[in-house]
Amino acid sequence: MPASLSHDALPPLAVTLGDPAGIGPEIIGKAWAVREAHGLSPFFVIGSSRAISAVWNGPIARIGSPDEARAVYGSALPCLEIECTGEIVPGQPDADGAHCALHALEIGIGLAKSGVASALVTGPVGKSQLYAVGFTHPGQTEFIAERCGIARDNAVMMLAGPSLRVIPVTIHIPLRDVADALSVDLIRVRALVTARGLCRNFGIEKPRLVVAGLNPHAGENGNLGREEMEIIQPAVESLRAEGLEISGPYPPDALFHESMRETYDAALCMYHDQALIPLKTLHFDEGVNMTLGLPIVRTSPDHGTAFGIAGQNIASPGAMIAAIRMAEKAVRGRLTLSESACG
Ligand SMILES: NC(=O)C1=CN([C@@H]2O[C@H](COP(=O)(O)OP(=O)(O)OC[C@H]3O[C@@H](n4cnc5c(N)ncnc54)[C@H](O)[C@@H]3O)[C@@H](O)[C@H]2O)C=CC1
Ligand SMILES: NCC(=O)COP(=O)(O)O
Repeated sequence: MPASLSHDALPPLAVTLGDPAGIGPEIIGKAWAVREAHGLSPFFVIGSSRAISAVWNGPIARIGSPDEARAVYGSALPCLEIECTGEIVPGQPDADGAHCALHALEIGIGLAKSGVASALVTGPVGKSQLYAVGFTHPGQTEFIAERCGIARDNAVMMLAGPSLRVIPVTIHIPLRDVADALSVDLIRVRALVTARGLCRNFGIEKPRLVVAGLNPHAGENGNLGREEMEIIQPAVESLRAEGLEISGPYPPDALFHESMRETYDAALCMYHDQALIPLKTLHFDEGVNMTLGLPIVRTSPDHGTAFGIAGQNIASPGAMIAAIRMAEKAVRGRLTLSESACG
């Protein structure tokens, strides 16, 4: 946490616009419009004001630096301008927009690292648009980790909603590569970072973790796959021996029903959709993606760019509002902890 942050004068949160042709501009404008009803801490957007005014008719105030945000926040959406050169057409992403999204992300990371912004909330980006302009990271998570000097495996993606938190142990890789990517070490590091992250960001001192199996029925004693016996179980046992409150592997199909969810604080899942399907089914409009293991607080709405509805004024700001709220809460929570509180 940058030493400059204190409870008294929390700097504004930085919110990146994401792809200017996606729904980012609309949901950020809509989030600002309901800031009072939702008690949102001051934030500013980093991106093209042209993209926002194309889809949202509220007031925008261009600011020269984040410290101007608080003064205008009550009357207009503060915007740290990123000039996008090309035409911006909602629903029609292009290379210029991808460059703008990346530029905003880079600036947002820098501001959060320096403490000029109290946290980073990222708007949705189109991954294929980023890949097409030479982005070599799987997603924003790994890019932010690199910029913060954190090894990729130590930056843990967590998706969180009111009744469920999930961690995809493997993230953006093809399904056919998942089994080969799993290892005792990877599960161990994801679990350890998760436990510390739940303590630092949510104040859960002794988090209860569960681990899903990979195969149907968690492998059925090795008859339906051996990853549980050879990788997941040894990882869980070694973590338990070190004092972590963790159990599994559990059959994935029975891990997410209501009474089971009440028994844990987070579920480690073996691949992206094993984690994100239950989360988005339960909490699509309030789901937040938080990166654990970073020196900064970073959140994002759980959904993507939704190019198909961009510019139609029908996108819900719910997950963006939840992402802003969760970021602020985590910043305030971290400020109350001593450096050694979470191990
Ligand atoms: N945090 C991020 O930057 C994320 C980016 N993506 C990217 O977004 C792009 C599109 O991905 P999809 O799989 O289509 O997922 P998506 O989340 O953009 O859209 C899935 C469905 O949900 C709807 N939807 C999404 N957000 C909504 C909102 N706020 N209000 C109302 N409806 C909403 C869309 O219209 C669509 O029907 C991809 O390039 C993907 O890489 C996807 C997930 C997260
Ligand atoms: N499905 C979650 C997602 O795509 C978020 O990725 P990231 O860009 O935040 O790493």
